[in-house]
Amino acid sequence: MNDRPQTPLLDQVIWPSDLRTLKPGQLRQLADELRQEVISAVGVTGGHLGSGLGVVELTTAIHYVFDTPRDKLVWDVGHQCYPHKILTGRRDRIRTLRQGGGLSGFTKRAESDYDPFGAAHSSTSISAALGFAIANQMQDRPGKGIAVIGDGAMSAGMAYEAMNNAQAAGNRLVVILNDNDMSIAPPVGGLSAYLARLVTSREFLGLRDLAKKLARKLPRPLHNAARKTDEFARGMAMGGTLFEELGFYYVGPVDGHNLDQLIPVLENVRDAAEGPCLVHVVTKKGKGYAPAEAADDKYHGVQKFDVVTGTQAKAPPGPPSYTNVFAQALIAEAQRDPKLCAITAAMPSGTGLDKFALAFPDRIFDVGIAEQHAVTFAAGLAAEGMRPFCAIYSTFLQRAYDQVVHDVAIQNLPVRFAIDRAGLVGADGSTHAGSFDVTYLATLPNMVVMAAADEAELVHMTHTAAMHDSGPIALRYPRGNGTGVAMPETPERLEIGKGRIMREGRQVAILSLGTRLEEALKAAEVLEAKGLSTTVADLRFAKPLDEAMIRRLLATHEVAVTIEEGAIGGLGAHVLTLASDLGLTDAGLKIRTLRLPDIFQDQDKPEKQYADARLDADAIIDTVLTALRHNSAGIGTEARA
Ligand SMILES: Cc1ncc(C[n+]2csc(CCOP(=O)(O)OP(=O)(O)O)c2C)c(N)n1
Ligand SMILES: CC(=O)[C@@H](O)[C@H](O)COP(=O)(O)O
Ligand SMILES: [Mg+2]
Repeated sequence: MNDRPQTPLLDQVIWPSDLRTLKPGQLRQLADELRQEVISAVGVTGGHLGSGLGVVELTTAIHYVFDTPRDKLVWDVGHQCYPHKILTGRRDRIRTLRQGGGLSGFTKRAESDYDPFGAAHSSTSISAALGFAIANQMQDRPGKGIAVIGDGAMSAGMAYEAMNNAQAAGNRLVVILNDNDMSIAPPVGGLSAYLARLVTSREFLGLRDLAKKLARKLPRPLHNAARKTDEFARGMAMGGTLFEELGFYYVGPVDGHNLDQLIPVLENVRDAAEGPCLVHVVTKKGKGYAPAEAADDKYHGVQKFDVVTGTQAKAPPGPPSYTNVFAQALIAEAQRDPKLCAITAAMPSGTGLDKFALAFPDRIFDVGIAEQHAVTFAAGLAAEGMRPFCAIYSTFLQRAYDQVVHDVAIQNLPVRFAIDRAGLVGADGSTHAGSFDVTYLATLPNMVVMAAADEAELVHMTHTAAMHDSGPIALRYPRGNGTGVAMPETPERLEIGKGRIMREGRQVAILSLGTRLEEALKAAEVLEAKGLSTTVADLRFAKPLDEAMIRRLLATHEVAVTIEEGAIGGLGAHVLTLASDLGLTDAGLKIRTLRLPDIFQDQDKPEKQYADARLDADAIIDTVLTALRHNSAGIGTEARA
């Protein structure tokens, strides 16, 4: 059991207004206590730790200097917001982070006025802060927009789209670039190298430099060619050019753990007459907690842990995770096929591609947080005869939808989409739930969409995708561990659009897609015990559907229930459409579709989330019995009684 830290000063700070009554000399102690409180809380809950530890001083300084919540503070991704939550009236609930009914692990508008904008997907903060700034300007109200964005998030195009458009905000927009030289993995690419050069090419901005810099009074008009040339030359030597060329006044680099520097820098930026400003703050991910600082991933995301040793709770032994099964299957495919390559958008460990990278360092591409680019890059590779696997979480692929449609599907290019975290994901909540991929992919011409029911199926589907050269294909699988089925010695190439019958009955047909199959089989046992002869089919493909099998099952069973880990518009909608196209619904066929409810479900344990969503065996049984009770034959009524 972790002891709670002694925090006498932090105990006096419930809101930022309390913080602002402190003397600058007290802020160091406050930050130290805040850091201990974050460590203690995450020790109990698990969650995102390293990023929050790195912004303890920055969080303290921002709330001390700016007039939050009137000034709108937007944290990019929001995974670093635990210190912010503690300082903004939520300390009493901080040990409920990411638990069912507790605080979200990200910023959330419904939770607090101090969270003006919800986040969890990266690189949205500058656009949102700009929106706040301009809205206040247009309504003649006070209030700045402050975006805090990490160096990893800076790799995404959205950040530049926003900066490109930021001039209109004047001094109402402040961008704080929190540069810890880390994404989840070490950052990649030219931009990251550029930031590193900025940091190493000069000393941290001291107070004298700051005074000099601000005395020059903020950005020159971009049309002043002579100044631009001069600025460019200066920028090459001293840094700042890229941001200044985009119209920002670059201030930095600043030591993000030194409150004596942070506070005056932010005060000056706050009071600057012109803008927008970009403050380049250098921090350490995991700062102040030795086990985090020493870890390769800087404790980006952790299980519950022992605060003294930093040792994280281990998952009980069990079947391998779907992610690992996919990674091993892909490595096996790549051994066979030299044209196979893999792409990740800043998630090498989350997608298992870190293992692929060890085996095939020349055939893996980490493109940074850039899902749109990842998809179109894969399309280019495929067009030139390579066999790319684009491994992206379901929720993050949403960002690249037009690339999937326009660059891949319309051109019928054989890009393989390995869609991890499909279905509900637990503690990350609604922002990370993989609810929509079947809906948004199975609607596209040319696209093949598979969902693995267990880890052996995932091996077959990886092989099937690798062999599928005639167009785009997606395979989806959930977060977490497999079911423990026997693993195949050699993968099988599945026939596209063919499902499998798991058990054959006569009255009830359960048509399952994905890992709800286990619940479908449990439900079938119970129904069978109630005298209802039950078929269970694993459809394997949401597109193309196994029309022959579905037609047969619908025509020969009294009630059919579809079940899937996805939102409306997925398997159920496609089966219903098929049934109506075939005229089967005219004859009074009973079809019920079990799918995710039309709400954004908050974080909880995945089993609880699925039970709440009515996607478990009990819900299947209930659905079948209710459908049969309405049957004029009254079979269900008897069965229930
Ligand atoms: C669109 C999108 N892609 C991927 C992710 C997963 N992700 C969350 S945090 C993170 C790293 C962010 O790095 P950085 O912005 O530097 O913040 P740090 O963790 O270093 O504080 C990634 C890749 C995400 N949240 N959103
Ligand atoms: C903040 C973020 O987007 C990631 O850190 C995410 O929380 C990782 O999720 P997994 O734990 O499922 O990899
Ligand atoms: Mg970073």
